Amino acid sequence: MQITTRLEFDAGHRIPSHKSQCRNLHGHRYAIEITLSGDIIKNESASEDGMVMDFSDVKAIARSVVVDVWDHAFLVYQGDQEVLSFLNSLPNHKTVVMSTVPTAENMAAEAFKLLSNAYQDTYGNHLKLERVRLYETPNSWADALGL
Ligand SMILES: Nc1nc2c(c(=O)[nH]1)N=C([C@H](O)[C@H](O)COP(=O)(O)OP(=O)(O)OP(=O)(O)O)CN2
Ligand SMILES: [Zn+2]
Repeated sequence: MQITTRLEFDAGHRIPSHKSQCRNLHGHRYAIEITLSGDIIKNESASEDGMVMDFSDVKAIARSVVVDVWDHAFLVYQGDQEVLSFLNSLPNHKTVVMSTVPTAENMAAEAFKLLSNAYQDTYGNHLKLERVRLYETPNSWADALGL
C-alpha cells in the first residue's frame, strides 16, 4: 500500500547560470508530496489501525525536517558567492545554503535525503519512503525515488 501527503511552503531562489529569467532572485509557492509504502497496520487498540502511517505524523515529520526549514527562507547555492555574501550581510535573514543549485530536481533529491531516515518503521509494517515530489510551479515538478 502507498500513501501520499502534500505540504506547501514559500521560498526564494535563483539558478545562477540559467540562460533566462531564473537567474534573477525570485520565489515560488512550492509543494512537496511525500509517498510512503508499507503494510496496513492491523491493531485494533492502536490509533493507527487501518493506516500505513497517520497523515498527521507524516506531515509533522516533514515539517520539522524540511518544510519549516525551507519555508520563507532564501535557498542559495554555496557557489553563488555574490548572493551568498549579500544574504550574509542581512541581519537575522533566513538563508539556507545548499550544496547544489536549488532546482526542483536538486531540492527533491535533498528532501529525499533528509527524510529517508526520518520515517521509522515503529509498527514493523515495512514503512519505507518511496518518493518525494517537489513542485516548483503547479505545472512543473521533479520526483526523487527510493531504490
Ligand atoms: N528542469 C528544470 N527546469 C527549470 C527549473 C528547474 O528547477 N528544473 N527551474 C526554473 C526556474 O526556477 C523558474 O522559476 C521556473 O521556470 P518556469 O517553469 O518556466 O516558470 P513559470 O513561472 O514561467 O511557469 P509557467 O507554468 O510557465 O507559468 C526554470 N527551469
Ligand atoms: Zn524559480
